[in-house]
Amino acid sequence: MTRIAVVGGGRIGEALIAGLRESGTEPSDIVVVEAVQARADELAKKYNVLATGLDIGCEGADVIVVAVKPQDVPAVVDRIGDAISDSVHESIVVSLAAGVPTQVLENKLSAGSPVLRVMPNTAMLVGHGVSAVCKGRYARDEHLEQVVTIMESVGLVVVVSEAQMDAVTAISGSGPAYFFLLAEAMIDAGVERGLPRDVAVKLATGTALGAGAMLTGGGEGPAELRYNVSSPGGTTAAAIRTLEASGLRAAVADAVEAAASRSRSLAQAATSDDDDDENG
Ligand SMILES: NC(=O)C1=CN([C@@H]2O[C@H](COP(=O)(O)OP(=O)(O)OC[C@H]3O[C@@H](n4cnc5c(N)ncnc54)[C@H](OP(=O)(O)O)[C@@H]3O)[C@@H](O)[C@H]2O)C=CC1
Ligand SMILES: O=C(O)[C@@H]1CCC=N1
Repeated sequence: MTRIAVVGGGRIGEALIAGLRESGTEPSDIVVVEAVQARADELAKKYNVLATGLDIGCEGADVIVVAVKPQDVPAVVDRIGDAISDSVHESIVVSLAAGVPTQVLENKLSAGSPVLRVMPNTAMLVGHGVSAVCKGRYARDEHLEQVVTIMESVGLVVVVSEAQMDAVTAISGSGPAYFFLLAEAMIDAGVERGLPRDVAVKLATGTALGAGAMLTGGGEGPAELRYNVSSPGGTTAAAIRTLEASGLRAAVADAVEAAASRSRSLAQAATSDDDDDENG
């Protein structure tokens, strides 16, 4: 039994709680700490978990998950540090925040505190999350294993180095939104061609589900799967040629670079907040 405190009950905090509950984690093993009282009450009711203040929430927690906006991380971890500094119980602090280096958290906690970063995605909500995990300076293998086990209960997990986290964020952290945008565009295009919207929604989303299952089925890779859809001289080849001519690949590469670059700048913002705190 691992007691988990989720600090920040926003979109990703909720996705984690939902995924954990769905995978069988007992409600008594989850505590949510959320600044907005109405939201805290909503999560407590929806997932049958306890919503508390930060001090009580962190007390005795095995894993404290920081799920607040990157710019809020230094201040929140400062408070977590105060809350757990006198405890004999070791808590692992896990940050889900984009960009923020583990060192920013380590600097706010007692010397040698185990810190890890996880970059999850919202598909945890349906048990199909993808999470990348990396260790901070003081986290040991047993801490990594504990966090990997938690995240595996809500989806797929890869272990990466911290230097790879910006790229990970740009691919799988933000990635669901890219597929959602494509689905939206397909639905609108279907409606433009005269399909009723509900029919276009079923066609596009069902196709996404099938394509996802084929991609993750362990058989052929994406290019091979695409060749199999493309009959000689047929409709798919005509569509793919248009997508390529419109610069789809370059647009995806640029989008991923933009996301990774934003992640790097969030790191700078959090690090300068950290410096300000230390100097001020
Ligand atoms: N959304 C996503 O798909 C993903 C998000 N992340 C990361 O997760 C983090 C949260 O993102 P997201 O869920 O989208 O953001 P949200 O703004 O939806 O959630 C953050 C929540 O934390 C609350 N909060 C702020 N300060 C405190 C505090 N001191 N104590 C308790 N709660 C607090 C916020 O309240 P208020 O609004 O009043 O500030 C808000 O409800 C970010 O760092 C992001 O980079 C990582 C992977 C994917
Ligand atoms: O958009 C964001 O900044 C967060 C991080 C990855 C997904 N959502």
